[in-house]
Amino acid sequence: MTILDKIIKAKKEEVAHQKTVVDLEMLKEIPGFNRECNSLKANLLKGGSSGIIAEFKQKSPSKGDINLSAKVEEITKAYVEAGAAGLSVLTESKFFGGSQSNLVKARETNPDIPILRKDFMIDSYQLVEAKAYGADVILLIAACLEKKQAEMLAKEAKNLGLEVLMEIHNAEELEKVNDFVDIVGVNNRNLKTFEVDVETSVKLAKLIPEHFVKISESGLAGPKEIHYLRENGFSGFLIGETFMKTENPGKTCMKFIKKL
Ligand SMILES: O=P(O)(O)OC[C@@H](O)[C@@H](O)c1c[nH]c2ccccc12
Repeated sequence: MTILDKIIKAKKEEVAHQKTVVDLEMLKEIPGFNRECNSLKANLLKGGSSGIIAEFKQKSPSKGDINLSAKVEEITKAYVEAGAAGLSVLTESKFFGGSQSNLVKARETNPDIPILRKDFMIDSYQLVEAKAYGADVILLIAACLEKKQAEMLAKEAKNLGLEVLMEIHNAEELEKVNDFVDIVGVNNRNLKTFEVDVETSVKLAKLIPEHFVKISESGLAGPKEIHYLRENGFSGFLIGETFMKTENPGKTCMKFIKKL
C-alpha cells in the first residue's frame, strides 16, 4: 500500500465517523456556511501580488515533525502581515498533524485573506465542512480521484461558492482537470517517493490550458526558484516547510517576500 492509499483509507473511515457526529444539516447551520468567500484566484492575479500561499503545516509523512509548538493564530497573522497572497491550513490530522479547529482559528484571525483547506477530499460532506469552518478554496488531488468523482466534487464546491484548486503531478492527471477548476497546482513532490523537482512544474506548465491560473507546490526554498517559475507561467507558489521549520515562520516568510 502506498502512503497515499493509507491516507485515503484512513480518510474514508474518518469521514464516515464524522458524519455520525455532525450531520450535514448541523454543518449548514454553522454561521460560516453562509459566508461570502475570498478569492485566491483574484489575489494571485492582482498586480504586485507576491503569489506566495503560506502554509501552516506541523508535520508530514516525508519530513516527520516540523514544528509542533507553532500557534496557528500567531503564524497565520504573521504570514498575512508579511504579504502572503493566501494561506493554506492543513486539516488532515493523522499524517499531517492538522485540525479543523486550526482552520477555524485561522479564519477568525484573518477574515479577509483567502484560505485553502489542505486535506484529502473524497466526499461532498467535506466540502460543506470546509465552507462552514472558514475555507475559501478546496484542494482536489487528481491522484486520489476518478475523473467523474473529481468533476462532481469540483461542481459541488463551486455551487457552495468555494474555489477549486486541482493538484496534478503528471501529464495523465491533467485529463482529470475539468471546467469547474479555478486553479491548477503542480506538486513538485512525488507523493510515492517524496522526491522533489521544480522541473515537474516547468514541464507540465506547457501542457496546462492557458485559462487556468497556475501554481507550483512543494519544495520551494528561495526567490530564484520563484523567479524561474514566474517566467514559466506560474502566478502562485505554495510554501510550507521552508517557513515552518524555522523558529519564527512569520519572520522567515517576510524576509522571503521582501527578497522577491
Ligand atoms: O512544505 P512544502 O514542501 O513547501 O510543501 C507545501 C505543500 O505543497 C505540501 O504540503 C502539499 C502539497 N500537496 C499536498 C497534498 C496534501 C498534503 C500536503 C501537500
